[in-house]
Amino acid sequence: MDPQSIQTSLVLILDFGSQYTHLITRRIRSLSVFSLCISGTSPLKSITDLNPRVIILSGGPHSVHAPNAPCFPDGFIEYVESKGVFVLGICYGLQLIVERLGGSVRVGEKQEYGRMEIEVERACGLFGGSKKVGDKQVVWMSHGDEAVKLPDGFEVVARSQQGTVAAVTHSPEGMETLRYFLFDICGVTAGWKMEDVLDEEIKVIQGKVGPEDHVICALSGGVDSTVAATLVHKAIGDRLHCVFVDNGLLRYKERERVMETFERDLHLPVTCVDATEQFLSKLKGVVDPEMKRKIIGKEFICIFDDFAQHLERDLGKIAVYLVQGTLYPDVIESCPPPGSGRTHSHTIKSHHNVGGLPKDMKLKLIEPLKLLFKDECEFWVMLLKEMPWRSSVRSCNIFQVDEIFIQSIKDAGIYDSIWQAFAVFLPIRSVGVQGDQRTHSHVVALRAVTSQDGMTADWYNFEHKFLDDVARKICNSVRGVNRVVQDITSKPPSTIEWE
Ligand SMILES: Nc1ncnc2c1ncn2[C@@H]1O[C@H](COP(=O)(O)OP(=O)(O)OP(=O)(O)O)[C@@H](O)[C@H]1O
Repeated sequence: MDPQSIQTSLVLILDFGSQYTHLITRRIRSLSVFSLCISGTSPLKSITDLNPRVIILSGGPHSVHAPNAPCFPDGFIEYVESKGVFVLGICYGLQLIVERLGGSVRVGEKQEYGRMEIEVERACGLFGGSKKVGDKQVVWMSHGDEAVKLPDGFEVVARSQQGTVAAVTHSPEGMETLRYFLFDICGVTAGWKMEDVLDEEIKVIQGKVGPEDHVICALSGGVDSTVAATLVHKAIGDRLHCVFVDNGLLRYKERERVMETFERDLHLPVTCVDATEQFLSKLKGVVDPEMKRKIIGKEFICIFDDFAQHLERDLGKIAVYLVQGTLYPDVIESCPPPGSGRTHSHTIKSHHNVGGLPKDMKLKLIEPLKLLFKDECEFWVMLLKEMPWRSSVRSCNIFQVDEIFIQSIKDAGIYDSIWQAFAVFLPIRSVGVQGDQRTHSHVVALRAVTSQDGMTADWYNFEHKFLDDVARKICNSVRGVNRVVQDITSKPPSTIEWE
């Protein structure tokens, strides 16, 4: 993937720290247009060397008025003007343009998070002729500042409900907006393919792993680590050793099911390590979710280190690398990893496989999906013919409740319409009445979402009868539960998982 060869259509994203910056990069790639993302404060030369046709200034958690608010480099405006580079500003990016070109931005009276509507004020190319004045468009928002005065020469094309100027503030996750912008306004040409990335990745792995090196794969039974294992196996064959860890936090009968599926369909030897005691004893009494993630990350690595020692001691095989099914959202939401060069984004949660990794890890990481979003990974499932299964509803734990919930989803024939579903144990008790007796039992929450890539998600709107049946089944068959609630928040403002 050589940026120089596709320069004419390169779309460059300047990252100011938004959790969605890489989603935009991803969306553009899915339009068969090559896009790259670099830090918003990169020197001008890094931008001009790439000679982009389009530059998108991302959103970010800062306010343009904050001390040390990140900004594009000096000479940026002159460069884009002189070269005729098309520029789109999103949220912070838009506010930066407004502020730097003589308009004004202030803290909005109300903040806007999640699904909102904007109203078109001027039909323009961004709507591709599909919208007229007064029409509405659903957008995803996550911001607090608003542009109150535009610089000379700028016009408002749409406004959000709170009155925020939404020239291009509305999130361009909407494929249509991006498509119109890139193809109709900027005249970009398509021609880049995901298939090429898969072949390149196999070559990268072959070049990285020495001829005598062995590799351990952390295989969870989920789609991502299975794709990663399959890919690495294609690259290095039987020098790959897969390990599935029972950490005591799995779903009801998950260990048996996962091992059976691996054996039946994956055709790769998988070792199951029972580490229930090790994990549960370390997690006992820990409440803070960040702390839990770090403990889980550390314990996983201890187990893989032990397994590496076993390979060396008992089989004379030296394991140098650890494969994980890390996806880009895990990276984006974790602490910016060392060496990533990302400095502006805030930690949403430290995923155990990224921000939760111990600093003194001996095994080096191979993460073939690290720059991919969920739907890109699923696209690879179709390309990797030996992959046994397509995407499935994934989950957390709390065993029996979770089992009833997921089985009910399957029975209702809606399993494939849901992106992720699980039950959440809430650490509170509430009063109830069961069999004429007062109870003081636990509350469980049901979470089910639809999503394309995990970066934004909407809650799944079950039929009332379904919810009624599931709640009844759970309370009747799971001891200690007397209340069932459903999580009906989108992402943002919440996340998909609870911790
Ligand atoms: N029980 C496990 N045994 C071995 N490795 C695991 C296990 N759970 C997680 N991992 C490793 O950590 C990575 C991230 O874990 P996460 O909890 O996000 O997995 P998941 O979403 O359930 O599964 P996947 O990432 O495989 O789709 C996995 O891709 C895998 O490499």
